[in-house]
Amino acid sequence: MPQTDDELRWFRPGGTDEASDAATRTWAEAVFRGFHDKPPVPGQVERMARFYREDDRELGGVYVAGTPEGAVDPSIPVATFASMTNTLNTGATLLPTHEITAVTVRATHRRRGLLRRMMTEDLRRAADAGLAMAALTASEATIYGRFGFGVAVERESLRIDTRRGLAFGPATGPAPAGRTEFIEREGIAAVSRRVFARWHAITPGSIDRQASYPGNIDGTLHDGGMEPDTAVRGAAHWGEDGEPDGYVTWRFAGWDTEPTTVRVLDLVAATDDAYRALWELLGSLDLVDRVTWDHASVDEPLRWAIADPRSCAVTEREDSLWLRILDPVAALQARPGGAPGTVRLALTDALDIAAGTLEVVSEDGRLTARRVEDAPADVTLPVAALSSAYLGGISVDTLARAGAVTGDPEAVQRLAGMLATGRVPQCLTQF
Ligand SMILES: CC(=O)SCCNC(=O)CCNC(=O)[C@H](O)C(C)(C)COP(=O)(O)OP(=O)(O)OC[C@H]1O[C@@H](n2cnc3c(N)ncnc32)[C@H](O)[C@@H]1OP(=O)(O)O
Repeated sequence: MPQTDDELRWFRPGGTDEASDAATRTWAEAVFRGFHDKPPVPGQVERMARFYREDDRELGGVYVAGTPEGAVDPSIPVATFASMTNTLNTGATLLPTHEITAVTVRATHRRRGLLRRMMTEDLRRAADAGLAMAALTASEATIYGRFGFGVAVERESLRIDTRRGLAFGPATGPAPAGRTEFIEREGIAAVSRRVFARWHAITPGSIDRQASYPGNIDGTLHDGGMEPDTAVRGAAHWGEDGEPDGYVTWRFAGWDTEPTTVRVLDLVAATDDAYRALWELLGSLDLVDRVTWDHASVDEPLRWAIADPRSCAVTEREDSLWLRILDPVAALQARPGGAPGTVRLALTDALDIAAGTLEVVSEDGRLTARRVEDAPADVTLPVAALSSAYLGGISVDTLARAGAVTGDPEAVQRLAGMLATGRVPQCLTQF
């Protein structure tokens, strides 16, 4: 267990664009160590802190006293945590969501409850502030279930054989409207902000992007140093109205890689024409035999568009977005309803933030929920299971077959229908 003189402090990133304050600098130093990065170079912490101020992040650090002389400076925290608020597209609205990131615990202080202490305090504070949902993207899938998080969006890695180009099948109709052009690396950020905003507004499961994001996908923040990766290339698609509606950025893997490979860094298409046009471009890159992409939807339209679906192989399937319901009434009412029906849910929560019995009604495409006291429930599920089912990407029926949801089988089926949605959720944001 933590020593009694371990102190958990919450603060905002301070300083100016030119010079960060000591607390932000030592906190950043700890995060760089936690993720095995090189120490920050001059200017790097200031740039990071500028983005963090734009995100309005709150930082948390655990500080220990009484370290022996010669050990790491005690002003560098042994554990870190950060949070910010961005919107989640629920399929019905853009729901302000508490995002958790930058979780590290120094190896000498692991498994003493520091993560549990930071997480418990942070989730409680977010719930008290009125946020209905928390979210994260995880380094390991075994850490966060115990805190009530469930996988709500998955992603796939694709390996596409483009040796003979990428022929589109007869079912895909006329050539996509609009035009596709290469863009300069320096122009990617502006296009990506505009296109991502359009895509985010129409895509269930999408989380809005933090301020640094364009720099992650245009090579500016490559490897964390101050020098950009100028090998990053990009192209955009403009619709017939002259507005950009899609873009892709990529990096050539080098002539030593066989077969010759292009790795897609980011691909966002707000229209179906942009989507097909960008894949046509990727399939037509000369001297490239393979295209890979790690952030495809588990329901990617590409394999239904191309003449040879076997040329598009899934090489990995992994969790993408984890959700954690904080306020079940507000969260459920912020998402669409599926099939009509009424179910009483007993929601369990080891952290006692969201627990209780709820009556949920689906009617006319909307969900309403209210707390009911001392009423028998039809279905019992932990908050992690309801969080997994929240966006409609994972079915309550599947969770019941896995043993994560229990209750009257007919009510489980009804609830599965009430929470089913039309579109498989996708998240193109890592944070
Ligand atoms: C959202 C993000 O930022 S993702 C990035 C997460 N960070 C990293 O992966 C960096 C490297 N890892 C670390 O810094 C640490 O090992 C952490 C943050 C994962 C865990 O921190 P700790 O302080 O050791 O965790 P803590 O002692 O509070 O453990 C809490 C519980 O989680 C469990 N746990 C912690 N880490 C893991 C793990 N990697 N796998 C499985 N269980 C874990 C503990 O056993 C404990 O379980 P219990 O309460 O049921 O007994």
